[in-house]
Amino acid sequence: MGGKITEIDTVSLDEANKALVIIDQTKLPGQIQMLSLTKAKEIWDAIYLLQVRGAPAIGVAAAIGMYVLASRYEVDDYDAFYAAFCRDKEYLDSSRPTAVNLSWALKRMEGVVTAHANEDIPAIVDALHQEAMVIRDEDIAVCHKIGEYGMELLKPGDGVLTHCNAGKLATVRFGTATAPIYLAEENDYHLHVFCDETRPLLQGARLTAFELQESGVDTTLICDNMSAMVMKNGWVNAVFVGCDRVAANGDTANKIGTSVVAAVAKQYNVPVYICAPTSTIDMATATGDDIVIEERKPEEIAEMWYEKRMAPENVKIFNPAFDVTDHELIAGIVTEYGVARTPYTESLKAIMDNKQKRV
Ligand SMILES: CSC[C@@H](O)[C@@H](O)C(=O)COP(=O)(O)O
Repeated sequence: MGGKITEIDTVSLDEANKALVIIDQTKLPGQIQMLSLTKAKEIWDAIYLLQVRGAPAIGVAAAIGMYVLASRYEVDDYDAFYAAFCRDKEYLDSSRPTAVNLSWALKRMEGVVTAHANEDIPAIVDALHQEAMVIRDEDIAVCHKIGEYGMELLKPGDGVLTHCNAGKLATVRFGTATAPIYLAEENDYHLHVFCDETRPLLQGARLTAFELQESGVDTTLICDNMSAMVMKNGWVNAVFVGCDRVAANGDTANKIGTSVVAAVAKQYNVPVYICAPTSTIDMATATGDDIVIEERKPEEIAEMWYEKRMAPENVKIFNPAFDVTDHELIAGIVTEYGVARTPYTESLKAIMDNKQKRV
């Protein structure tokens, strides 16, 4: 399939065929290929293999995926429906541990099933369809709001550095860390964005540089070990990154290497902003020490990108997919309800309490 990535939703529902549709992100930037998924194993694999990735996109994919699966259950009674639902929910939840949006979306979908327990199966399936679409639409609206609050932290002509991909490919449409950039560009800010390539899976090079360049943003790709140099040169006014889970004290898990960027940014007095939909804030996790960090296959480091192995056979390899940035290194957490500032224990609680009141 051709076309522009910025014109296609990263995650969507094919209503006619009741299928979860995603852009296969492992094929980017070379090929824009859509996948149509209807089976639990296909959806699990798509999340695990990063065909769909980025915390918010994973959440939306899981919500639509659960509707797609539930619409195919061949059962007549509620107990059998609920048992099948719980089995698939647990299965999808096991695909990736760090991004809280996965379990958040799955819990929301389960809440719909239990709330409609007295209704017939088609009515429950309808309610699941509705909730999945609400979760998708919320993602679009929330990212736009993050863009509005984030843009206020930028000035025309600023240099911005980002790590991994918290762009439109990590959400349905605008991205989190890229939403302020896209909005600023609409307002003629003429920013300059540095994208860390983001080893080992190169989300910064393959995805962020691709989508920003396609959108006409002035973009420069750098290797991960170059961020200190561009900051020391004074080319970066702010770091904007996404997140996979924010603990109650503001400690933030994001793609491996984010904490290195934050430590370097402190050295050069560059503010680090975490763009976080409230669906990524986990008040049940007290600090970053309590966040489970996904460890992935050694082959991603040793074998993924060249025909031949890039490391000695049998060398020990450590491949954590995320790291935790200490809240002390974070200048602000940009949510759809405004920017939380230190002390985060108080500001995040106020934002989450306020959200609860609005529901
Ligand atoms: C808005 S997406 C935020 C994060 O999910 C993103 O920065 C990131 O770390 C993604 O990691 P990935 O392993 O590619 O899913």
